[in-house]
Order: sequence, then C-alpha cells, then structure tokens
Amino acid sequence: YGSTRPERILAEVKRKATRGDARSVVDTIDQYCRHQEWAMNVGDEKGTILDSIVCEVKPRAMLELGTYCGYSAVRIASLLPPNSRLITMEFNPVFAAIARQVIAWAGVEDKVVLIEGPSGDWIPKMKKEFGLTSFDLVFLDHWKDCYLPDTKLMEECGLLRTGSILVADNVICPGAPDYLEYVRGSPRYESKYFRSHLEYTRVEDGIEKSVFLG
Ligand SMILES: O=C(NCCCCCn1ccc2cnccc21)c1cc(-c2ccc(F)cc2)cc(O)c1O
Ligand SMILES: [Mg+2]
Repeated sequence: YGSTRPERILAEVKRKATRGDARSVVDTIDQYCRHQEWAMNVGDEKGTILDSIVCEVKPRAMLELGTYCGYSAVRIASLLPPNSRLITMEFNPVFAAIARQVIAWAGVEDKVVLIEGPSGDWIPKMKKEFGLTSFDLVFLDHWKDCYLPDTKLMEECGLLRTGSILVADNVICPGAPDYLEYVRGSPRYESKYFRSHLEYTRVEDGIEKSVFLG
C-alpha cells in the first residue's frame, strides 16, 4: 500500500524495524528492496564500502547530496562520532518528507540536518547558513550529471580543504563519466575506485573515493 515507492518503504520500516535502532532500519530497507521492490538506495554491498570510509574519516562535518528515503543518511549517521553533523540534501519534497520520518524512526535525527532544494542554489550559501569552514567528507548520490559541476562549485565556494574526501555512488551505473575523468585526471585529486554492484543486483557499479589535495 502507499501510493509511492518511498511511502511503501516507510510503511515497511514502521512495520518491521525497531524504533531507535538504525541498524534494523537499514536491514529492513535492504530486505524489502532486495525481495519486494528495487529502489535506488546505495544498498548493503556498496553501503559496506561507504561505512568503512566514514569510520576511517570520522567526519565532524559531512554532506550528502541525494537523500531519497534516508537509507544512507541513517547508515552514515549511525557511525558518526558525537557532535558530528550530516547535512543531507534532497530536491524532491515527497522524498524529503519520507526521509525525515525514516531518519526519526531510526533515532538519528539529532545528527542529521535535512535540507530541501537544488544543490546549485544551496552550495553557495552553506558556509554562512551552517557556520561551516569546510566538509571533511561529501557523499555524491544525486543527479549523475551534477556530480562534476557541483564538485567544481564546492571547490569555488571553499567548501573543500586539503584532505577533504569525495565519495561518489554510481560512477559506472548509471555512470558519471565526466566526473570520473575529472577526479582521475586532475592533479588536485587522488582517486580510487571500489568495484561493486548496482544495489540489489549483479550489474557492475562502483564507488569512487577522491581526496582533494588543495
Ligand atoms: O538517479 C539516481 N539518484 C539520483 C536521484 C535524484 C536525485 C535528485 N537530487 C537529490 C538531491 C539533489 C540536489 N540537487 C539536484 C538534484 C538532487 C540513481 C539511479 C540509479 C539507477 C536507476 C535506474 C537504473 F536502471 C540503474 C540505476 C541508482 C542509484 O544508486 C542512484 O543514486
Ligand atoms: Mg546511488
């Protein structure tokens, strides 16, 4: 039931996941999207790669572009050290409304700030709005043709510092070829590809981790 896929995912979370237990929310969504209906969460396989990077970086300030149902926001927030903050951005208000409820159900709302609107509008005003100097870690999971322009915009807006890390989902499927060429070719980035699969499928996909060198 529920008219949209995100609504059906939220209904499943409320039915099956333990309130306040982020891990059970993540596992419930993975089970549902693997066995009932596919959805564009980063998923369990690529999620494990993302987890290892979050644990390694221990970001104080993290940005996620592309919230969808809040699956990766919950996954990330559950790993963040105390007084760290994940800012997650969603363009679609219907998705944002669902994600807020998923994030609340998981009990990680005090670590997550969800903002709505297009990245091109938000990126230039984030420093002021959030009293930020820079992001330690950015997870790119929004429109694939926005990865490159938004990365350049973050550079221009001084949101990246030496050592800031970009983690990009879907660099193979659907693909972000211009972004890959940029981070792999630029002397200002040290890039590494983590081979994996498109969520819940056997199709090849991967995550690109790129360190900004300043
Ligand atoms: O399209 C994807 N994600 C983006 C969704 C829309 C983001 C919109 N948005 C959010 C914040 C924001 C800020 N500014 C502007 C726009 C913004 C996606 C697709 C697939 C996929 C689909 C079909 C298929 F056959 C194979 C793969 C798999 C993934 O993992 C994905 O992530
Ligand atoms: Mg994705």
